[in-house]
Amino acid sequence: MNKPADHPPIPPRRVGVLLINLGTPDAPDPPAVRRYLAEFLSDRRVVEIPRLVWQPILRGAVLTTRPKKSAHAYAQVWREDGSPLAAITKAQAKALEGAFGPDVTVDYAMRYGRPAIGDRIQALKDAGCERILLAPLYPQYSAATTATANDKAFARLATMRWQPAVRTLPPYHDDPAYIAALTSSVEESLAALDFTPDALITSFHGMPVRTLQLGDPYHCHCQKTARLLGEAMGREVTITFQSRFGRAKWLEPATDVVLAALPAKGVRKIAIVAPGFSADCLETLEELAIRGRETFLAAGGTHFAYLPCLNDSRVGIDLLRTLLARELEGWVRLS
Ligand SMILES: C=CC1=C(C)c2cc3[nH]c(cc4nc(cc5[nH]c(cc1n2)c(C)c5CCC(=O)O)C(CCC(=O)O)=C4C)c(C)c3C=C
Ligand SMILES: [Fe+2]
Ligand SMILES: [Fe+2]
Repeated sequence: MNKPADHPPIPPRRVGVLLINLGTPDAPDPPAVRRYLAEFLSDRRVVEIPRLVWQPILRGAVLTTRPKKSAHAYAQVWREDGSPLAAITKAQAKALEGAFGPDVTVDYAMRYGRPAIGDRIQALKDAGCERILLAPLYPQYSAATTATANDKAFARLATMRWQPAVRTLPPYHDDPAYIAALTSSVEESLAALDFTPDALITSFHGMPVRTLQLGDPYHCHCQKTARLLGEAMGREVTITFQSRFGRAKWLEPATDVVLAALPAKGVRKIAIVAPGFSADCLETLEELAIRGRETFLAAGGTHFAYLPCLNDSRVGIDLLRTLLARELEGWVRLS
């Protein structure tokens, strides 16, 4: 019998890592935003209202008014290289290329809009990837983000006779590596300010309260992230939820309501960070850094700082490398 050492080495199997984020319009104009919103808001994981009731509202009131308003907001944060969310996600994938050795390709896709998840899974398969790690970049799990990204990927896999093997990145809301990355990023941003904030606000994207009642862990995940960040920093952090959409009751306290109320309580200097977003986007750069600032200053606040997301910063990329390397165990040999 041959000793194991006599066997030829197992040929490396090509592995793909697909970073996935929410998606964004192709341009900051009303037609592009309308196409994007039509796809996004038709997702039944996002708007959980019966199709027959919701579609007429979406096609009527929502898609006739919101694209213009949202396009105006997008125009304020659009960069030379496109939408911040797309540009930063692309930069994250680029920064991770080669991080797991020569047999691992890192790519990115968007749940809505482009590059489409199905197209990039096909491209990875065509490039010879027999194993794919799907990585929805949401620290806190919700059906409206993590699950729908995975659904979309599995829908494409469902069309394949010869599927690649697939793993998915779990939520990492309480992962010590994530909390440490957030802590160091926030502390570094605070150290660069020319004032000392009276309060540190952590603003998470909101969700309808009903999703919490139905068992979505999102709210609990956000609470835990904020608590762990506060403990790691040894200071109080105030948790708020932003971006309310529609008529249903959303998670509270609402970020805009808190920002408007703080100065009357003597809190005139604040820093705000959005730990639930792995990349800066419309919701952080326009809603928090522009409109949030206006709300706070108009209410009597004197100092406002928006602290950036982890993005493709050194700390942000180190975090992604740590989280992804763990999931690649057994697929690639990482020393
Ligand atoms: C980070 C987690 C997110 C959760 C949870 C989430 C839930 C959620 N969002 C909407 C409606 C909208 N969200 C919009 C933009 C948007 N949302 C997220 C992330 C989460 N959403 C991101 C990263 C972005 C930014 C996209 C970008 O291009 O930069 C928008 C579009 C913008 C607008 O018109 O205001 C809508 C609409 C719902 C209904 C929902 C939960 C059910
Ligand atoms: Fe959203
Ligand atoms: Fe918003």
